[in-house]
Amino acid sequence: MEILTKYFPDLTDQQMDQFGRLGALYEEWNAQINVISRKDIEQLYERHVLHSLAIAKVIQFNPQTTVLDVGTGGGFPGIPLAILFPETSFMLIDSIGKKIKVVNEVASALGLTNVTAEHIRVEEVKQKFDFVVSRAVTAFPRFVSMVQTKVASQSKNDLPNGILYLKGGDFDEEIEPFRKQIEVYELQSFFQEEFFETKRLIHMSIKNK
Ligand SMILES: C[S@@+](CC[C@H](N)C(=O)[O-])C[C@H]1O[C@@H](n2cnc3c(N)ncnc32)[C@H](O)[C@@H]1O
Repeated sequence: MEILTKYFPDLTDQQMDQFGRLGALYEEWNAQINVISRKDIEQLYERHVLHSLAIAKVIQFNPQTTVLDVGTGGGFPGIPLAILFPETSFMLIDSIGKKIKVVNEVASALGLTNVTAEHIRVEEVKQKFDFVVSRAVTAFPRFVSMVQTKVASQSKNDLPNGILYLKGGDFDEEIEPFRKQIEVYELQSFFQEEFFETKRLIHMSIKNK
């Protein structure tokens, strides 16, 4: 937990309580339905929770903003963001039903009223959202083609509506065709831990009619 308060010192008591309970909840659910690797569960707060919250270092979602988390797995980045932004609505989806079961159990145990989770492929989603967030689902060009029609036109935030994609490794070639439409943030400029040295966040603005 100290790793969170180090970078997010203004958490409310409710947020402290909710973040504090995440560790035990994921241990409990991961023992039944494996959604996080053993190695990673030991470093849940750094590698999953703080990594998800990198998005909050580039945008503070305004109330009533709508966010779709595509391929959320066990709930990342959606669950930590929903705790941090209780007035923003999050829809978390995954094509694997057992992962959505874990997300629903965790969200309900935490009393998160701003989260809905659905077992659905993104290609089948009909609604539009201000932002589509995601981590580690597929190559960036494929991701863009999967989600670009899901972005709503009217912007309610300082950053234009679009995609916020968390990605690690070398993906310079993948993003080359999008250079003019994207901003790439190095997570090591927000967080000092070694884990973040190779991690980046891509914001791509999308203007749908
Ligand atoms: C590597 S996991 C990442 C999970 C989570 N975002 C995280 O970072 O911990 C990728 C997830 O994307 C889901 N996924 C892949 N293609 C999808 C699609 N078309 N629609 C919805 N979910 C999808 C998979 O089922 C899987 O749970």
